[in-house]
Amino acid sequence: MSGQDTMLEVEDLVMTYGGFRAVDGCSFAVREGTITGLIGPNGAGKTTMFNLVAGAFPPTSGRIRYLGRDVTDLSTDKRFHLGLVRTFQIPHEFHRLTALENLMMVPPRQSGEGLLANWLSPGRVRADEERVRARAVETLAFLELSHVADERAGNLSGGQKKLLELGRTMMTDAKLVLLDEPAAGVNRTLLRKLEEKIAILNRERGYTFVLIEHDMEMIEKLCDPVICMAEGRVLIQGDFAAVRSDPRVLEAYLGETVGDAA
Ligand SMILES: Nc1ncnc2c1ncn2[C@@H]1O[C@H](COP(=O)(O)OP(=O)(O)OP(=O)(O)O)[C@@H](O)[C@H]1O
Repeated sequence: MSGQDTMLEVEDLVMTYGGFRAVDGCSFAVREGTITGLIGPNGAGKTTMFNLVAGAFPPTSGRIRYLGRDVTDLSTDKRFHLGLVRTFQIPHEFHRLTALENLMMVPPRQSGEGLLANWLSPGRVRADEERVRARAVETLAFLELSHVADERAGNLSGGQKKLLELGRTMMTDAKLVLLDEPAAGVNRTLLRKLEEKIAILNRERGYTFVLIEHDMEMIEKLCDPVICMAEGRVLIQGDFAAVRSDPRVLEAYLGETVGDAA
C-alpha cells in the first residue's frame, strides 16, 4: 500500500436542519493508510459529518467519493459492503449475548443467511460458521479479550465494550473505519490498549481510520493529519502541533468554554 492514495473525498458538503447549517460547505480528503483525527468543539458538526459519510442520511448538497466512486446516493449497507464502516455501540439486544457471539453475529453475506443456501448446501453453511467462529476467536485474542469470550457483552467494562466494538469492525472486510469517540468512558489502562490496537490495525493490517475524539492525548498519539471543524466548517487541517497552536482553533475552543459553561 502506497499510503498516499486518496481514499475518501468530501466535496462542499452541506447538511441543514430546518434553516440551520450543521455542516456548512466542508471539503477534505482522507488518504489511504492514515489515521485522520476529526476534532472540534461541541456542536461543530463532527457527528453529522460521520453520519453523512457513513450514509445514515443524504446531504442537503455536496458529494462524497470513496475509492474513486461517487457514493453520495448509496445506502449505509452498500457503503458497508464496499468496506466503509462506522462503529456503533453494541446494540442493547446484543448485551445478553456473549462477547464471542457478538462477533459471530457481525459478518454479512454468510451463506447460512439464505434458507435456500441452507437447504442446498448444509455442509457449506457449517464450514462458513466454523470460519466465522475461528475469525471471532482470533479477533478476541488480538484484542486480549479471550478471557471474557463467554461473558455477556452487557457485563463488560466500558473499555472492554469499546474493544469489542472495534472487534466487530474486524469481523468485516473494512477498509475505512469511522470511530466515534473511542476514548469516551474508557479507563486509562484500557485506553492505552485501545490506542495500541488501533495503531496495529492501521500499520500492520491496512485499515484506514477517521476518528472523532475529544481526548487530545489520543489524537496526538494516533492522528496525522488532524482536521478541526467549528460551526459546520473545516477550520484547518494539518499535523497535531500545527492545529493545536493555530489561533483559530484556540478561539473556537475558547468560544465553547465561554459559551457552554457546562
Ligand atoms: N437531527 C438534528 N436536528 C437538528 N439539529 C441537529 C440535529 N443533529 C445535530 N444538530 C445540530 O447540528 C450541530 C452539529 O451537531 P453534531 O452532533 O454534528 O456536532 P458534534 O461536533 O458532533 O458535537 P459533539 O462534539 O458535541 O458531539 C449542533 O448544533 C446540533 O445541535
